[in-house]
Parts: sequence; structure tokens; C-alpha cells
Amino acid sequence: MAVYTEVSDEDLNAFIAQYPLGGVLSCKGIAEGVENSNYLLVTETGPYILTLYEKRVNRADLPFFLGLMEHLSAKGVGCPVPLHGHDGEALRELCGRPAVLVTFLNGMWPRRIAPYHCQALGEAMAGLHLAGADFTMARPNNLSVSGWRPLFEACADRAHEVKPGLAEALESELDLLEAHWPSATGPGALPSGVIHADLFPDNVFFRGRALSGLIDFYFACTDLLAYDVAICLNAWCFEPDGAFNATKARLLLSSYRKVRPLSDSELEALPLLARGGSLRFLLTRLYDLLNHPPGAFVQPKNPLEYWNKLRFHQQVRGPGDYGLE
Ligand SMILES: Nc1ncnc2c1ncn2[C@@H]1O[C@H](COP(=O)(O)OP(=O)(O)O)[C@@H](O)[C@H]1O
Ligand SMILES: N[C@@H](CCOP(=O)(O)O)C(=O)O
Repeated sequence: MAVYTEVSDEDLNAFIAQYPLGGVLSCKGIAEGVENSNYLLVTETGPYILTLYEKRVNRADLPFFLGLMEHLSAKGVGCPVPLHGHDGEALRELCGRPAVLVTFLNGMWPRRIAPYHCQALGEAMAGLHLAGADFTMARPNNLSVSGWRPLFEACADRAHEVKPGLAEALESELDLLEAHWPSATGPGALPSGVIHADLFPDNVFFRGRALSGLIDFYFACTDLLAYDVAICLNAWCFEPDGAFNATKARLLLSSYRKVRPLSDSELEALPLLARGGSLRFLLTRLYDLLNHPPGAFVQPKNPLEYWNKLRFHQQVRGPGDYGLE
């Protein structure tokens, strides 16, 4: 369960007194999530989410994440908005952790992905990319190509515990990706801007068949827009048995392109970007699995799910294999 930091009633009441929200009616830890401690807080003015930022979130990045949510929401993207206290501040400390209160987003994330979810996601992701275009802050993606080798090196000695030969296979993939990764600047650069970078089903809420909003902007960064698309192909278009669903991919890509056209270069780069996206999540999952504290509540995610996705993209001949004509 993703509550790493317990908050006492006394600390909570002192924290909430800094906002114009009335008294606390209830506060419950939320089991879902991986990175941070989240509480569903109900006060006399309604429900809110209280987040305490844990290990992987760098404090210096918080103004980017919070500013981004405010910017996107002002542009009509459905997402949580940080609340400002009586002193005008949104970011403060609670139990020794950076902490914020954000608005509660109605909806549920889809447990079973249907094609219409992918269609709605493509449109919403393109809307996010357009809305982020005039956001003035930038944040480099520390989990893009330059961040993968240090992660790999931290896992290489023990990768065989998860799969024999895994370290060797990952190293050769890493060599290839480092040599061919598309540039965000200079001639032939692919378009870059604000990306979510973790737009998995558990971060996308629906009410009925309509997408109601996006959450969890704590990997958001400035990077290739098509890389966000590739991350979503991986997270939304594979079936639980590992099969790639080209219908879902076609719907995701075609609805994205109606809002923000993808250039020929972006389309051609998709298989490579999807390989990179596979390696990125494989490596963070592998690291988390190998460094999982015994008895921890959060169940580590399976890195080999991303090994299978990587193997699929290694066989792809071009964007046509993603359902595009
Ligand atoms: N603004 C919000 N509105 C409603 N529910 C939220 C909101 N933010 C988070 N949650 C709930 O908390 C869970 C974990 O949030 P998430 O940001 O994904 O955590 P983590 O960053 O730790 O992975 C979500 O699955 C959702 O149930
Ligand atoms: N989406 C990542 C894990 C990050 O967890 P989240 O709850 O912050 O989305 C993965 O699946 O590896």
C-alpha cells in the first residue's frame, strides 16, 4: 500500500488549518500508487488528495509539477490542481516530507482496457501536448536515454536472478538505443515539449466511456512528444497474455493525430521510441524488484512484462505494424 509516511491527527489538523477548508471529517490512506504517500482527505468543503512526496521525487522538481498542473488545468486539461493556503503557498512540509493538497478528480481508472479507452487516451494525450506548448518551465527527463545506463549498471550484477542472460541482452539493447536515439535539437530533431511520461491506465480516469482526467504528473518532463505516444502504446495496447493489439494502437494513434498530427519522422521513430520506453520501465521495475525491502507493502511490478514488449518492438518493421495504413 502506498502510504510510506503515517500522519498523526495533530500534524494533520495543524496542516489543514493553513487552508480555508474547514475542519477535517476523515483522512484515509490510499492503497494504490507506488511512488508517494497519498491520503483521501475529506473536510467540511469536500474531498481532496493529500500527497507526501517520497524517495524518487526530487524537491527541486516540485514547482515544475505543481506549476504544470495549474497550467494544464487552466487550459482545459482535466487534472488535479494544487491548493494554495492562506499564505498563498501550495507546497509545504508535513512529517518531514514535502506535501501538497490537490483537488479530487472524479472517475475510475480502467481495469480492463477496451478499444474506446485507447481512442479517448490518444485525444487527451495530444490535448496535453498542445496545452503544454506554452508552459514556460522545463524539466529534463532523467529517465530518458542518458539515465538508463546508470540504472542498468545498478542492476546488472543481479539481473540473472530475474532471467538468465538478461544483463547481456539489456546491454546490447542499451548500446543500440544510445547510438540511435533521436535528438530533440538540431537538424532532423523530433518535436519536443511537455510530456506526462507515465500515462499508464492507473493514471487516466474515466466516467462511463468519457475520459474525465489525468493524474500523477510526477514523472512529467520536457522530452520528445512521440516518446509519450510510444510509452502509451506499451502501457495500453498489449493484452494480458502479451499479445499486441493493433486495433487499440490504431485507435490511439489515429485519435492522437486528429488533434496533433505526427510527422513522418515521428512515425518512423515510433518503433525505436517504443523500444526505449520498454527499456525504461523494465529497468525501473528491475531496480525496484532487486531493491525491494522485505515485508514492504507495495508489490513490485514485473519487469519481464516489459522484456516481452521490448522483444515485440525489436521485430517491428515500421509504423504499419502499429495498425497504421
Ligand atoms: N487528484 C486525485 N483525485 C482522485 N484520486 C486521486 C488523485 N490523485 C491520486 N488519486 C488516487 O491515488 C492513487 C495513487 O495516486 P498516484 O498519483 O498514482 O500515486 P503514486 O504517484 O504514488 O503512484 C490513484 O490511483 C487514485 O486512486
Ligand atoms: N507506471 C510505472 C510505475 C509508476 O507507478 P505510478 O503508480 O506512479 O503510475 C510502471 O508501471 O512501472
